[in-house]
Amino acid sequence: MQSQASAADLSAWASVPWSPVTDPDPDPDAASITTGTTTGTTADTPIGWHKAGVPYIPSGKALSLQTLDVWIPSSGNNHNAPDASSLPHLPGTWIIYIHGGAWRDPAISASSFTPAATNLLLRAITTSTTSKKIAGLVSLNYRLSPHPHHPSPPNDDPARQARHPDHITDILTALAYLHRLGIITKKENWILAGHSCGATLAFQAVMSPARWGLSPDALTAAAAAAAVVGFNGLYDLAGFIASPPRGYEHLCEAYREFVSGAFGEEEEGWRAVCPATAGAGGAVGWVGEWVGDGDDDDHRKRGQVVLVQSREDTLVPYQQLEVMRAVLEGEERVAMRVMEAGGDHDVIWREGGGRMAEILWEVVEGL
Ligand SMILES: N[C@@H](CC(=O)c1ccccc1NC=O)C(=O)O
Repeated sequence: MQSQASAADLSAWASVPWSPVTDPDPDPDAASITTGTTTGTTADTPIGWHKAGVPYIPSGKALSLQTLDVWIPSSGNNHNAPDASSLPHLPGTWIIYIHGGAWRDPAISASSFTPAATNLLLRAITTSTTSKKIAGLVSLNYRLSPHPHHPSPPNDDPARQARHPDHITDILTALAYLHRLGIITKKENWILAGHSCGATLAFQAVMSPARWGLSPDALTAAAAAAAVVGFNGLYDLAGFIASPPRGYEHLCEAYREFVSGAFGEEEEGWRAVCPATAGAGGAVGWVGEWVGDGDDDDHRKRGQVVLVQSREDTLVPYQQLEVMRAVLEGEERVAMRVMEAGGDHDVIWREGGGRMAEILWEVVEGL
């Protein structure tokens, strides 16, 4: 399946060893893990394996942020790390995650998925074999735009000079790399999730790359995730900046600053890139780019969208979800669900990642 991977792809993969992941909150009574029937984990038994910072542009050409993190559940009672060159082989669904941070925050990275990933690994190894399986998890770094208030690490880092479409280019480049490695193989075996601007990027990643002037075969078969899950996502930036909802007016200038930093000053450009406004005249042209235009009512041919937004989010108003929901409602090729979450903007990934993991688990089970 990884026949398309080049020697350089495989050597980039093997350049990072697998390190053990253990349960941060082990069960004191548990003796050992037997996959499929486990009731608890011990402190020293790996629940999975993690590669941190795999360069997804091989041959030493990746910038510091052109890397990804991978986690795989441990199989059986094996305490030995897989060889660095060994590729994931478990069947099941891959969850690919895109972090937020307004396209520019150097303090938020792929590793922000660690709490949710750890929670998902635990679920994967302690749940009965009859349920749908998680094959593994990936969290993507991508180049950022400069941040005027975060000079450290240095703003002159070449990985922090990105301008649209660089962020999307990196996401698509990473997905193509995972495709060549045989990790994401077909629509049914992966879902794409993102938080905040990562949710914007997740939807942009299923649209035609031609929208951003990128070559359409940059992605090919990897283009179609079975589901896109947006957590506290940004879907209509122009709408927010033109008329922020009550209670969020004070954020207008901050939004204008990071939106201009990522996409330039033109409001028209902001509309063209946002998933709630990227269709002409309200029609969502990109749904066809994602799932195809056939009027086939086969459920599996529809794209699944899950929108999650906390009403207690002080940075992103619930209205962003409502605008996106209104645009996708009545779109027959999309099966949409809205799910609840609480807490402020970053709580969903920061505090244990429990709710994020629960939602992603449920989405995978429902595929
Ligand atoms: N910490 C961010 C702010 C941020 O992430 C943000 C602010 C308002 C609305 C959405 C945000 N993040 C989305 O990815 C920054 O440094 O700009």
